[in-house]
This record gives sequence, C-alpha cells and structure tokens, in this order.
Amino acid sequence: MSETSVREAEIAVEQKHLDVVYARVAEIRDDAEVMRTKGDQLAHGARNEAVFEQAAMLFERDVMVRHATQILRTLDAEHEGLVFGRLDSTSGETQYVGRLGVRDGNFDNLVTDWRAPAAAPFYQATAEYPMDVIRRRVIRSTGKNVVDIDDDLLMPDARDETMAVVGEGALMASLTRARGENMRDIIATIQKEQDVAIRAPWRGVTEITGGPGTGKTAVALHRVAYLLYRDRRRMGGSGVLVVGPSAAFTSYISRVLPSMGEDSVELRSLGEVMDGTKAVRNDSAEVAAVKGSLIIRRVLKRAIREAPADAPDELRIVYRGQVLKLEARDLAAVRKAVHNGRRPPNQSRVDAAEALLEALWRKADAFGDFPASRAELLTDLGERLDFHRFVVVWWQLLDPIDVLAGLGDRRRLAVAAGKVLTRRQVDQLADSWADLRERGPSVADVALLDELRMLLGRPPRRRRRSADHAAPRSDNYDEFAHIVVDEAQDLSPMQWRMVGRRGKYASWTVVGDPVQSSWPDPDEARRARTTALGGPSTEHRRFGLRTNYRNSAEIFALAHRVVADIAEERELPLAVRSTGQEPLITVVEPESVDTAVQGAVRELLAEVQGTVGVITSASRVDSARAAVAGIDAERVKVVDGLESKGLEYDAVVLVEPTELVTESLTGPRTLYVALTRATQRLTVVTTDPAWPA
Ligand SMILES: Nc1ncnc2c1ncn2[C@@H]1O[C@H](COP(=O)(O)OP(=O)(O)OP(=O)(O)O)[C@@H](O)[C@H]1O
Repeated sequence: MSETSVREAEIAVEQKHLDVVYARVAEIRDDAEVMRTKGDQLAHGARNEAVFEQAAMLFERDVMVRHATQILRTLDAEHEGLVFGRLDSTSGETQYVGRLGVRDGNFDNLVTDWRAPAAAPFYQATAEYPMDVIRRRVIRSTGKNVVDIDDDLLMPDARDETMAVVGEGALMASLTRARGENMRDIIATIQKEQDVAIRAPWRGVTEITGGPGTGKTAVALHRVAYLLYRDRRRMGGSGVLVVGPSAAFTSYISRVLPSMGEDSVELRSLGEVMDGTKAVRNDSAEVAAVKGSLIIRRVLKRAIREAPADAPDELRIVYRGQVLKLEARDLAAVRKAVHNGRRPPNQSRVDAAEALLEALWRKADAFGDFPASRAELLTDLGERLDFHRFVVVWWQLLDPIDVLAGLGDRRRLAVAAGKVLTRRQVDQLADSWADLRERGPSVADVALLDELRMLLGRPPRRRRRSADHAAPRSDNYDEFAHIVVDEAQDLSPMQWRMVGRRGKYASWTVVGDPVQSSWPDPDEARRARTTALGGPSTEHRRFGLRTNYRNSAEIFALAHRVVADIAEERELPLAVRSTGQEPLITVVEPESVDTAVQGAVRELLAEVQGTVGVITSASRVDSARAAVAGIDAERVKVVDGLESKGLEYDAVVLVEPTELVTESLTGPRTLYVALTRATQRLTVVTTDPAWPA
C-alpha cells in the first residue's frame, strides 16, 4: 500500500472508534437530559407535598439537576477533540486517551481521561523509556471526524508487521498551525518535561521556570485542570485562583480552562485581584516602582493616622451649664492614642468615642468643682446626639479609595511621606492620585488599596447576616486552596503581599522567567515572595522548561542577541523550529514610521493566516493604533511592551525597539519580551540604522 492509503486506512480505523465513543456520549447525554427533566418534575410535584417531604425532595431534585447539568456542560465543553490519543502496549492492549473518561454500558473503558494515572505514559513514554508503549498515536479531529493521525514508534522491535506507523511529529504540525485570538490547549502534545510539572504533587510550592515560549502558561493551566481532577475535594471547594499580568492576558487564556472542563477557577489580572476592582491603566515605570516597593507601606500606615481632610478640629459641648472644649491639639492626642490601640481604625470608632469622653472628663475635672461625677458625664454625654454626630465625622469609617484619593493632595502626601519619599516622588505620586476617583485606580494602585483595606480593617457590619451570606467570596482573603501566579517575575513586593493574603493556607504554582522581569528590585521582590508563599520552610519543588515552542529559531536568535549580556546561557531556551524566514529589519526616517508600520502590517497579513501584533513603547501606542486603524481589526492588535507579556501572535511588527529599552527600568528585558511574541514572522521598524548593534 502507498503511504497515503495506509494513512487513510488507519484514519478509518480511528474513525470507527470515534463513532462508538460519540454514540456512547450521545447516550450519556440523553440520560442526563432525562435526569434533569425528572429533577424538574420532582420539584414541580414537591409543591403539593407535606413540608417534611418537600424538603427531602427539594434536596434530591437539586442534586439531580445539578449533577445532570454538570454532565451536560462537561460533555458540551469537551465535545470537540474528545479523543486525541491512542497507546498500543506490549500487553496487546489498546487504550484511547481523551479530554474525559468515557465508559460503555458495561463499564468498559472507551476513553481514559488524560489526567488519570493510566494516561501518564501517553505523555511520559520515550524511545529511551518506552513504559511498554510500542506506538503512541495522536489523533486530530474536527467535530466528530478524524482528520489526521501522527505516530511515534517507541519500541520498533516489539512492533508486529500489522501495526502501521504514519506521520512524523504531531508537535511540529501543531506548532506551525496559525494562532487565533485565544490560547489553545496543548493537551494532545504535552511534552515529557512539561508533563512532570503538570503532575507534580499539589502540596507546598511548585515553581516552574523557563524562557519565552517554553509553555509555562500552558503548563500552569493544565496543571490546574489536573489538580482539580485529582484533588477535586481539596481544590474544588475553596477554588483555585490564577493570577496573570494583564487583562489582555487573562482574556487570552480564559478559553483554555473551561474547555478543559474546569469552572471552579478564578482568573484574575493583577488589576482585578481585589474584589470589585478592575484596573487596566498602568503608571509610568518610575511611578509603578515606588508604588510597588515596600516603602509605600510606611506612607500608607502614616496616612491612615492623619485626620481626614474634612474632620472638625474642635469639639465644643455644653454640659450642665459649662462649656467643655477639646482643641486641635487635644483632638490630635486622642486620635494618636486610639491609633495606638489594638484595633484597626474602622473598628475603633467606639474606642474613639470613649477616648473623647475621657478627654472631656479630664477638662471637666480640671475645673475643680465640676457639677457632675465622671460616671455621670460619661453616661450623659455618651448618649447625646450632638456628641454622636461629632464622632461620626471626626472618626470616619474609611474606604481604601478615600485614603488614596486623599493622598492626591500634595501637602497631605508630604506629611504622610515624612522622609520616606523624595520630593520628586511625592510630586509624581500626588499627581498620579490627584483625580483618582474620576480615573479609577491604576494596576499598581490595586495592591495599595488592598493593603489599605487590611490596615483599615473591616467596618462593622450593618446588614443582616443572611444578606452577607449571599456575597460571593468577598473579603475572604485566605480562602483559596491553590494559587497560580503566572509571569511571577514581575510582581512587585506590594503585589506579592496582596496575592499572599489570598493564600494563607493555599498551595502554589509559581511560573516565571527571571530574564523577562520588568521589576527593578529583584531582591526585595524575592523576600516578599518568600513570605507570601508561606516562608522559607515551605516545601518547594522546581521544574525548568528548556524548549521554546513558540518562536522560530530565526526569530529567537535575534531576541537572544538582545539579552546576551544580561542573561546566562542556561536561562535562555532552545528554539527548535526553523522556518527559513529571517526577521526583517526596516530602517526608516522618523516621519515615515507610521507608513512603514502600515505597510509591514499589510504585508504580514497576507503572509500569515492568523494574528498580527504591533508592539510599541507605551508612548507610541496611540499613534500606532491610528496608523493601523481600518486594517482588519479582527487580526491586528496593538499593544505596548508590558502589555505584550504572555501573549503571542503569528506575526509581529515591532516599532522603535530602542524606545522599549529607554522606557523600561530594566534595560532590554521588556524588549526581549516583545521580540519573543511571534511564532512565524517578525518585522522590526526602526529609525536607528545600527540597530540591533
Ligand atoms: N507541548 C506543546 N505542544 C504544542 N504547543 C505547545 C506546547 N508547549 C507549548 N506550546 C505552545 O507554545 C506557545 C508558548 O506557550 P506559553 O505561552 O505557555 O509559553 P510561556 O512559557 O508562558 O511563554 P512566555 O514566558 O513567553 O509568556 C503556545 O502557543 C503554546 O500553545
């Protein structure tokens, strides 16, 4: 037989199995539908039953409906590409691997879930350690149809002549396929070094490092799916938090998890970690560096001790014919004493009221023959409405945003900063907070708001308890069972504190690449990170990924040059896929940059099938957007260097690379990120004829 007819014959074999699987899935679906309908009917009937029975039936109905809905949802999410692998072992057994486990009516295995231990050889077997696997087959399908297969022969000697072997390299085939707007899952082609990290135990801290494109993000997400499958009880209840660098990034990866059947996962960018906030705006690198560093904490701590701008600075009260007065100085002393107490400010209002009353009594006592005893004065004044009104405005319950917006007043900030910040820093920060309420917080501000929330303490509850129950996860800082931090090299110390607060009892997966770091003080960040992850004694395992699956070898060679001086060779990955297409460097006059970008985008759109990213310095994003406005908005995206973190495109137009370097506080690291976003083609538009010298 010719190679094509062998392939076709083998595809037909797999199609047969897929048909059986999908027929079975249809049966399971039908059963689930029946169960759901029955559950609904139960509910309907229950209305007429006695209360006692009703409760039991409602429960049963809920379980049934929930269970059925869950099954239906999972089946729908995993329908596409349900079966993607097959193993033929020395025992003569054939095993199919897929997104879900499927059994036939007799409970025999039709498909093994990829996360089950039995599926591990699909990812871990190599020619050197074949784990009894003779042939590993990757099955590619669309809808219910097998479109291609790819085999790896791991034990050539054990193969009998009836066993066909077709194709070469499912991985390479997958890597050259065009990219869409969202990240794809890599379930069918996970490599061994990746699989070990995915299947590492849940406990303690699992650290995954690797250069650009080594699959860190993909691995982290598949690890989440794995943990939820293996430790559903532990992980499912309190959930998993995945923290990524930007909103663009979380939207890019958002499709991967649900398609793997997982929905007890919270996906948040650094600007959304605190409930109810959604910051996307970035400060300049210089401002962000101050806001991210621990010195800012000292400023915040001092700021909340200051009287609010609109607090009265005198208390006058007439009692039993006498005027009692606390002046600014007295009030400041009382405020200070209350702040030195044990409770955070938002829980100290009662303490503040008591301290004011004591201070009033001291004034009264000084009169010599005051017409009331201490006890009388405390009780009487404590019940007076004018006194209460004073307390409410003098000791306000503060919202984090109030405090931060207050620091938009340069004078207030200078007082809170003392000697901690330089004048320039005070000016810059005050500027950045001047219209905080209108503009909303920046990404870096969110960590400060979260810190303030903790420093201020939770205000006493007003609502009834039952209402609080309905609130989803709010204020539950320590609740998550597992936290994944992606692009971890970029978290500032303040951000580590914010994320750490959510994982007091969590286990962690921390993913990053030190060479791509945009954070200027790595030592401080390292310490904050160690604390966030539970201290130096936490169980810690490390995995390094070495192969760059994203960039062509030609593109990565250019990126490599840019960081050659600042990175060690062992920190840089190996790009294995060659396209024969060298990156194009276009040198133009400053006034022609936009035209050149336009031209390059059009050219690349014609040459690649998927997406084209335009990456510029932050200051140039707007003009680049204008330049490409009107050209295929579906496929063309414009981002700045920082925003490009974690993303990928089939082709990239990189604009004025030297600007990315000058804008960053870490030299060429952000440029390195930008240079490693393209899978197929890269065009650099520069005004510097010597670049990249
Ligand atoms: N085993 C694999 N099979 C197929 N594709 C893979 C595999 N591993 C990684 N990839 C692909 O390589 C690309 C890079 O993966 P990913 O974004 O996870 O890398 P990363 O290490 O997080 O990169 P960076 O640090 O640059 O953000 C993605 O398109 C991903 O789908």
